[in-house]
Amino acid sequence: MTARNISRFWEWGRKIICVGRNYADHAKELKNAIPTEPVLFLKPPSAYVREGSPILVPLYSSNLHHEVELGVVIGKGGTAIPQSTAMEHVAGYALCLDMTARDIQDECKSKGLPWTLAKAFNTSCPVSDFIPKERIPDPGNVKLWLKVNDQLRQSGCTSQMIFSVPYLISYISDFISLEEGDLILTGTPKGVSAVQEHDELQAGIEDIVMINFKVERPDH
Ligand SMILES: O=C([O-])CC(=O)C(=O)O
Ligand SMILES: [Mg+2]
Repeated sequence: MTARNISRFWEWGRKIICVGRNYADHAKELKNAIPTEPVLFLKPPSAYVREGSPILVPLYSSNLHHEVELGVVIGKGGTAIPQSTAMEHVAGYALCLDMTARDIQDECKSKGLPWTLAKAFNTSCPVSDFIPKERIPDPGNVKLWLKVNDQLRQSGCTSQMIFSVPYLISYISDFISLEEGDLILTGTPKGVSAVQEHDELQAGIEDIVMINFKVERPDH
């Protein structure tokens, strides 16, 4: 068997596990309670989109939001991973957007229904190139930013996370075994807002990585 190249993790078809409400300022802006345990949801691998392809607004949504997030790429799988060894399971990072059909999510929330159509549609997970672990020595202290048409909308630091990267790896792996190539989206800081067709999104982790995506309407 040939060795797989972790730098193309998005091609492996592994799961994407997302953490919600992990920044108090974002939980507050959407009038949600500060969680006492991580809030988890999933995106399928078909949510991935890479630079060069557009983010597609779902036809059923009129309020598509951006959420810039630090992604953690798993290098070594495991179940019930202790917090003390959690970082040994990390291969690296990626800058990710958790694209969210906010109007659909609001409807799901009010009806007590799952967020699948709000969060897991095609192109709902734009990702950057893989960032090797060594380039981010402390994932609990890096700055994330996002601009729409050159205007700064989100600017936050992972030091504001309620639950740290090692805590999340340990917590998630108690319920869902982690596999090599899985991606964890660690939540978004405040500043989420709507994007429209033809908007240009630019986001980065300090000067470590930058991504550019265009928003389009699908023609079907
Ligand atoms: O939709 C939400 O507000 C939850 C979420 O994904 C986040 O906080 O990153
Ligand atoms: Mg999110």
